[in-house]
Amino acid sequence: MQLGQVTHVIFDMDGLLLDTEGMYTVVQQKLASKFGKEFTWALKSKMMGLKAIEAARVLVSELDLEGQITPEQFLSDREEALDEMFPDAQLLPGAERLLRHLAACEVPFALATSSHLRHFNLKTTLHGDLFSLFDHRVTGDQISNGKPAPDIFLHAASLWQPPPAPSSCLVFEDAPSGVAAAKAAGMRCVMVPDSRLDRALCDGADQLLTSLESFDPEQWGLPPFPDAQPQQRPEA
Ligand SMILES: O=P(O)(O)OC[C@@H](O)CO
Ligand SMILES: [Mg+2]
Repeated sequence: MQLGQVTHVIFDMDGLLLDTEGMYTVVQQKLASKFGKEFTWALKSKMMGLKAIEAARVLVSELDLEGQITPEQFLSDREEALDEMFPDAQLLPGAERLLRHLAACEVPFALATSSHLRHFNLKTTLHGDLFSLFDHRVTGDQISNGKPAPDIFLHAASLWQPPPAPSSCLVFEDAPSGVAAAKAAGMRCVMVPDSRLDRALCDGADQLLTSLESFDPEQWGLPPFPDAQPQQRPEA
């Protein structure tokens, strides 16, 4: 089934290409429990994809921690543990195959992550070669309004010459805030959420996949994987 015709692709990073969301969860669970609070998936869903300070504000407010810790202190308290974990970040299934395929077919693709540059560098420690394939990499510190604002995706698209129309861009995202940002930018969006994310938060995207491994580029007018079976014609 044809879903669209795109020419440019923009990837989110955390939870989409790299298995780093679990690292945030472990560290935040620990910090929340110090205050006798529980770090739930409902709270995580509201924080995922946001710039660090925005996510910290959500946590402090949702856990009623005002007066006990500031968002800035929360970020500083979690930093050492994250810095230790990020350099071990692994790729999620299907990420490398898709990125290398797009590169081989000369499909333009860029990165748009809410992570700031220092975290981006730590998280990609083991994957420098793969992440050098992107035409450009936009990190959260380069834009003022984070997801769910459309700015990061619009900025990523504006760096191509000539810039593609938003409707020709396909965004891959794992977070509800990221899907909202892509749609606000007027782009098409494939969501690949964690299986624990509430399905009610997954209905904004144009396509919902359980893994990048099940992405079929042909459905979006992109070159097929070399080992793809020819698309079946509907029976007459
Ligand atoms: O935009 P991404 O790459 O998901 O980064 C968000 C992450 O820093 C926290 O969820
Ligand atoms: Mg993400």
